Amino acid sequence: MTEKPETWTIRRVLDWTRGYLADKGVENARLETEWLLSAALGLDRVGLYVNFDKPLNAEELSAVRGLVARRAKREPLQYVLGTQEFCGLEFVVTPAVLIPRHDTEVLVEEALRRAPHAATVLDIGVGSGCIAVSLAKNLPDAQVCGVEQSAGAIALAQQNVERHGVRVILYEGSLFEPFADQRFDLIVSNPPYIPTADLDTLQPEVREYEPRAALDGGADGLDFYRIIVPAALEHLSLGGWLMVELGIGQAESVLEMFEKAGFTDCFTAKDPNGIDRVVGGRIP
Ligand SMILES: C[S@@+](CC[C@H](N)C(=O)[O-])C[C@H]1O[C@@H](n2cnc3c(N)ncnc32)[C@H](O)[C@@H]1O
Repeated sequence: MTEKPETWTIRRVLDWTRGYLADKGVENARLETEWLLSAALGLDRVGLYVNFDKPLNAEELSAVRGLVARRAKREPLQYVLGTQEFCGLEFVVTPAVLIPRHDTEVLVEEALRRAPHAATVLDIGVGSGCIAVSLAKNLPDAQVCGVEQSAGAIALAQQNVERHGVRVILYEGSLFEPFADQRFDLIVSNPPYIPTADLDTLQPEVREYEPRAALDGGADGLDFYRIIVPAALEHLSLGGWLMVELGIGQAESVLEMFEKAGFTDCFTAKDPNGIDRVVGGRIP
């Protein structure tokens, strides 16, 4: 009698994958397993549950294996799935760009709250385009520009601009370099702000997959603020706002830079975890 080959049902694949990813150090292995299987099989999560006992064919198993193998190497889930939600919009992401973080939504919220009539907006370090696109969606009459030094990021940001049907003009270049005589009502930036020595201590998903140029903020993490804060004075309209995202423990130093440069109405704003995440100020 020949033995029947083992059948891989959805339930069995879920159980096995959850254990495998947990062994590889993936947090939330259960939830992530469900997302990976959903993506590989083209089902939503309810679809997985109602098909628990369905056996997978060779093609389906191979699709699941491909995604699970990538995640097991600690490639971020968002790169494996190809998208990340930000401000209620879905952004395409690849290793060319930093994965948009929900903490960055505070920067968008503060910008829209404090500068709701901004007609000209600049996003420095546009990455996936998540900030620029979210602002353009909410300020449909504004002219929104984004600058980015990575050609790969610019190409992806352009894809996200088109995906969301907004008008954002993208410039490849460094910081204010493409904007010699231009002034804006609102300048925002989520610059790289991790101190160089901390980069090697980050979790593998960040350390090994996200672009270093999106993370490295120099010895104390503050290099970009030292350039952007004083330079913004030459690129803001009267009454214009500069708002920047920052890392844990950086608010005091960055606020001091704003005050020293002569900004008024300076403020800090916290993320949902109570961490000072944004500093801003305006030209008197
Ligand atoms: C922390 S990421 C932010 C990306 C995106 N804005 C977001 O919030 O998800 C910083 C971005 O700044 C870009 N960048 C680094 N140095 C730059 C420079 N000198 N000029 C323009 N962009 C720069 C990086 O390539 C990266 O895309």
